[in-house]
Amino acid sequence: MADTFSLQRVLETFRSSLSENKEVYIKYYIAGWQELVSFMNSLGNVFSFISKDVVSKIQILENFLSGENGSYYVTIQSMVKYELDNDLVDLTKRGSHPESGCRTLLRLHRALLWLELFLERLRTSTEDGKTSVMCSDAYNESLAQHHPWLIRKAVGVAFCALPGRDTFFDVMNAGDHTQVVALLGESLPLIAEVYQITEDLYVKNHLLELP
Ligand SMILES: CCCCCCCC/C=C\CCCCCCCC(=O)N[C@@H](COP(=O)(O)O)[C@H](O)/C=C/CCCCCCCCCCCCC
Repeated sequence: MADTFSLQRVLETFRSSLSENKEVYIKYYIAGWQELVSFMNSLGNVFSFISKDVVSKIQILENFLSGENGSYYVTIQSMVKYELDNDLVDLTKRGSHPESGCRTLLRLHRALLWLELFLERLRTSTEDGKTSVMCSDAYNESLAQHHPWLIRKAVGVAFCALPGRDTFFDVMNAGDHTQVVALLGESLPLIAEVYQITEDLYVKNHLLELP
């Protein structure tokens, strides 16, 4: 992972995550998240409790991918099949598989919806748009329903520390604001497609409420 965040690289990793037959490569999916974590880290320590959680989930998936059963973790589709066929998922309450690939990826999948909603707001925002409002509206429509009160409060405090829209656009390293908006327009359908493919797979296998 390079030091400086670039929106272009996020776009490329999510593009690479889609196979020809529309499976999702875990390697690139988590690479996309790594890029996003580097962006969040550049915003300051107030976000470190969030980035630590994402990093630990990335690590769990990386460990599966590089482990002895790594070939089953190449795509989200193969992971779901392998873990379900081998009873490796706690389906109703946490038990002997508290950190399965399926439940770990589900947490990132829910966060991907937040990202999609937030970036769409950012893309269509006007100069006076407030990133804290965009972020928290997107959060309330997605992740918030899966988080307890304490986390929601801590997240609310972190949102207040978000930089303004101009700084956000600059940190994306994608040229002037018109170019950033254009690149967001290119990235969003890809992120939405990865999200929808995963969502359909999880619906089909009744995995959306994994503990
Ligand atoms: C294109 C660039 C512009 C946008 C860049 C955004 C960069 C964002 C990077 C990461 C986003 C956060 C992803 C959060 C994943 C949360 C996963 C989760 O729900 N974890 C909870 C449940 O896990 P388990 O306990 O069941 O294992 C966990 O309890 C949560 C802990 C921390 C709170 C997570 C809050 C997420 C808020 C999302 C907004 C982030 C704002 C970042 C602003 C740039």
